[in-house]
Amino acid sequence: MAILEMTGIRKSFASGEVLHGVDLTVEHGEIHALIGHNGAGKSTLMKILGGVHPDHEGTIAIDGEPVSVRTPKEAIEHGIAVIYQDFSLVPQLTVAENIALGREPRLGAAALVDHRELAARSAREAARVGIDLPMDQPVGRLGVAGQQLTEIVRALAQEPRILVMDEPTARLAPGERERLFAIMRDLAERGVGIVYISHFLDEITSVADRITVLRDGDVVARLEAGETDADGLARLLVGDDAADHRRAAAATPSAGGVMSPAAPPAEGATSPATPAPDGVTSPATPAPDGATSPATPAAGGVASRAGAGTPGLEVTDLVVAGRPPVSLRVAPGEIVGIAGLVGSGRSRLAKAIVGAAPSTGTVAVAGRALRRRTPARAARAGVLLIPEDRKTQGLVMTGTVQDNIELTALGGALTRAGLVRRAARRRLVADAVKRFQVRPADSGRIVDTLSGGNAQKVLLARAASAGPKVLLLDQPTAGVDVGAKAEIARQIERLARDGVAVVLISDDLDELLALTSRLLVMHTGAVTTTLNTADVDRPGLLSAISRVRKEAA
Ligand SMILES: Nc1ncnc2c1ncn2[C@@H]1O[C@H](COP(=O)(O)OP(=O)(O)OP(=O)(O)O)[C@@H](O)[C@H]1O
Repeated sequence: MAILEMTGIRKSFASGEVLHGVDLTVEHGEIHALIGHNGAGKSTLMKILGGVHPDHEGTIAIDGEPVSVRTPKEAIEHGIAVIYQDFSLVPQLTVAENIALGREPRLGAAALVDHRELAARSAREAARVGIDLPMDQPVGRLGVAGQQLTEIVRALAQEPRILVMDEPTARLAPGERERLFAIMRDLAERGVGIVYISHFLDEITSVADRITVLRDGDVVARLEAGETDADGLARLLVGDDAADHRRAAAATPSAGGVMSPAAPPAEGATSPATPAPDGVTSPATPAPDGATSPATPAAGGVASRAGAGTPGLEVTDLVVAGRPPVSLRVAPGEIVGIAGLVGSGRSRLAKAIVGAAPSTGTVAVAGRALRRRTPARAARAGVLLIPEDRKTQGLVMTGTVQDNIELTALGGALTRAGLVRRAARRRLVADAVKRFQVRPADSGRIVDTLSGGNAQKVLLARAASAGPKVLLLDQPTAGVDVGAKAEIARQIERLARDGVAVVLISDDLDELLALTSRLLVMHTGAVTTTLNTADVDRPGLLSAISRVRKEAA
């Protein structure tokens, strides 16, 4: 008998019906992937299971028994734990207290809640599943990945029978993802039914037992994981187009030639790279391994060309949080990637460049130094950061799509007197919505009612429309579906072709290899390796990232 049966689920918002009678069955001990494009209805279906949307039609049965799940409390009582895409943590409370929050109702019988005991139990819980977290730190001080891991431990601490994970890996680095899969397999072996939502189709085919595919609120396929591969899934998701994009992206040589006329392929791109003893290939570029080594352009190929003119972005001796100084030059039209583990300081470096985190050192844009750096001044100088955490740092969630895009995009839509041209403004927003495939393509939609992936696209559309000189992108495709991901990659290339200097922080190694000309690898706030992308492959990059981990151990 199935552990979970959702039958005939329908749900409407003011804008109309978004689930049109969905059935979902999960067996005991099964990892069941739920996939679909951005806005297909995955999160809404899981919020119904978590008791967040009581006003739905259809039934939910656990072990064959119909149950009422009309509040989050009822969901917990039935043994359902949901890890939502957008976190539900209390930033001021410590990691341990946040983990304990989920368990407090169970301890209600005790007259007093012993917080020290709760904290100790949280630490034991995290240790049991092998997740390392700073238990005493306020959760608000953790990066997005740390918060994601806290959510995961909190859900596991409830010892659920049914565990839902809505894009748990979108914000995790490769090592953490593997750890999470091991936890999921272990739980499944113990009979827990797991619903797993992800846009990483390769992950789905390796980790899931069965797959349900949603498209625009309808189930369009149910299959065993072995029945198809990632390309087959992409076709099911959004039709053949997306699969074609994906194949095109995969076929793109990672030789730096994809990016821009300003930085054509490295001369050495086709010559066989000599693998260094640890698997990192860097013949043309002896990777400066000292923690303090500046990440200036490496010799040869793309890098030397990039080093020729005035750099779009020049960061000199930037010291962030007492770590070794970082220096970096990015030419107009160049895309430089930053790889590293969670907590390696990538996001902080990007924030420091625009003045959103304290630092010393200098930042120059197109040859002009940015004085007294603040995000607003940086934006005026043409440096935009798209942060990792779209909800708290990027978007005005209560504003419309149009409001958000206009926040920085108005430059091109002003009359000489500085007045906003109505028609130009509408065109600019409509164009951005179309280019980035925001669904629904309605610029009057309040951003808070968009699905997560679509909110991410609004953020990118906004930055692209602002005509930046330098764009710092922190995990730009996290949570974005496969079709839109390929489109975003194309837009990044297009921006580079238009002369924007781009810094791309990503956990997606394929994305880094396909789009960048150079790669910096960071560890605990320092740049430890610089590579010409042309000289490195996926295993090589992975090893460069994990090598620093071993060195640190
Ligand atoms: N609170 C809300 N008010 C109005 N519409 C909503 C609300 N929440 C979701 N929707 C709409 O419901 C549809 C399904 O959204 P949902 O978040 O379930 O998609 P999803 O498949 O999880 O997408 P993603 O992969 O981007 O997270 C979308 O059209 C979305 O705009």
